[in-house]
Amino acid sequence: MTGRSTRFQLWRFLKVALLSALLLVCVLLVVATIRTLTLDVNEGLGLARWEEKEIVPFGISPLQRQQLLDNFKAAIRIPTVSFSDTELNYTALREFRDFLPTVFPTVFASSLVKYELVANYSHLFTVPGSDPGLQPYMLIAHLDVVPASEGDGWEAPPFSAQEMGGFIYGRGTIDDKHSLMAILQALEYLLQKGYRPRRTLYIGLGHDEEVNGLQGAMSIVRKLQSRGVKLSFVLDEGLSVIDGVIDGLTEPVALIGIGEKGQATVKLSVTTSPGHSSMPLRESSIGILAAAVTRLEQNPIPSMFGLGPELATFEHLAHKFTLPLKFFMTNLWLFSPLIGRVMEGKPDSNAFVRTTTAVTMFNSGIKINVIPPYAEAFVNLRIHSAQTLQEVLEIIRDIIGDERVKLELVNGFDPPRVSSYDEKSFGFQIIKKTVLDSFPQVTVAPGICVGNTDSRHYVDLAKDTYRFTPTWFKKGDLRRFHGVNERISAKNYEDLVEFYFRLIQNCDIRKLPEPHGSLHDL
Ligand SMILES: CCCCCCCC/C=C\CCCCCCCC(=O)NCC(=O)O
Ligand SMILES: [Zn+2]
Ligand SMILES: [Zn+2]
Repeated sequence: MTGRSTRFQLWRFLKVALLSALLLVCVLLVVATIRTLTLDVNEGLGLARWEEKEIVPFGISPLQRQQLLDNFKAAIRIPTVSFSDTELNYTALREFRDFLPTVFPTVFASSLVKYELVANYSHLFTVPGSDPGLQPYMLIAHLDVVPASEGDGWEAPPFSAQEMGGFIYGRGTIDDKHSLMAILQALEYLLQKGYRPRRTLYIGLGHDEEVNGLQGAMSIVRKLQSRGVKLSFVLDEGLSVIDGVIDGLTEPVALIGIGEKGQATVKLSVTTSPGHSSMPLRESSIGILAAAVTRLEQNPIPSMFGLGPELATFEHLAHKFTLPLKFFMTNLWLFSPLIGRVMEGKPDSNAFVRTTTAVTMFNSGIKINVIPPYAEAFVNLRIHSAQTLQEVLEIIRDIIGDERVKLELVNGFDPPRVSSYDEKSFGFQIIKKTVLDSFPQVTVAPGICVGNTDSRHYVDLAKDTYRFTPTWFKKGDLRRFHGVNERISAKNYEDLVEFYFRLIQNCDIRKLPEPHGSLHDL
């Protein structure tokens, strides 16, 4: 073959390859554009025919409205702080125990409600349904809070429940006394109005969630297990309504947590020989450990975006994004690597993409002129749903890559099982319906809770566990979680009471409507 004909063949091959690539890009773009115009996974049960059921209207008087807020503020003023699993404010926990019957007299006096004190400070309520054939469900919340001190920059003292500009300020207003008080307030009103549930309802209020729920939630779970209770679903705190928080989403969305991340706390330590600071070795325990910690910070655990349920969040929200984001979000099959990279850019969204690594404590040194014989650091990791605790431990061992650094697992657990969110999923659809009954303007989507909740202790007791309160967050509000100026608007708290008032009634629907078929996929 001559050089000229080889060049000709090569040129022909390049032309065919180029044209094929161009054709492929055109086809991908056409498919992507059609999907952008048609995909809406949120249709479906909204269009279906729900079982006819009489609903007791919420209707409360101005006096009751005032009382509901007063009850909530009184709860915030009791400083039920958990400092560590051995250091809880027991005086406040006792005060809270005595306080509940004073504000919910009907709940505590009702012959319908069985009340039990669990592990001294946690509370379990059983409201038997009139139809024992319906599988029970459970609402849970916690009454302990993380520490707060006014000196950190609070605009009002953290245990004052001061109302300013329509907001009630205080530790526990969004985590988690709002849902605890709203659940009981809703039950109080329903009982006052003579409502008797069809489906058995359990309410569990833990006293040590902020330090892992080992006494409160776990004791409640053991009690129910010993009675052979099997739940349809559990609803706990977790995700919420976010409005203007995600770039490109102009409408509010309600994210219902279908799972949560796993967690590991790892202690790193380095031991060297002590000595006089005038004759130092080339490396100290502090230096070795600091280098290890720096390596962990500079080498984040690889992104797992698209391998866990976070993909479902965007599939449900895609059609609500403004262009051009809508185009990318509707076509995650093509653009998920790109979206993943963008999400890594901000701490709030990075938490959804990967197992996060936070160095939270570092201790070393004895005296200014003594070579430190020992240095230790604690690393708190929140594990992505598609990874396991064991995998994460191996990854960080590799990243540190220094045998002088000892790794010890202080505690940890795998990400709990992800709950169902399809059209046959009773809990998810009832929560979704109640959200839409209460806030018709929101879009509902499943999501992963980046923090941990008591609900993970319930996974063997319940078919599904969900994490959601209808707390309304605007841009910047997420920082108030465990942060300064935690607050909720008085209106939002009233909405919460009404939400649980509706939810308890919606749970009495016997069965879901037939699926309508929501996925208009191509
Ligand atoms: C795709 C980006 C979306 C960002 C939207 C995030 C919406 C998040 C709403 C609430 C998140 C906060 C969850 C916190 C639950 C806290 C429970 C807790 O404190 N547990 C203790 C612990 O985890 O240590
Ligand atoms: Zn909480
Ligand atoms: Zn918390």
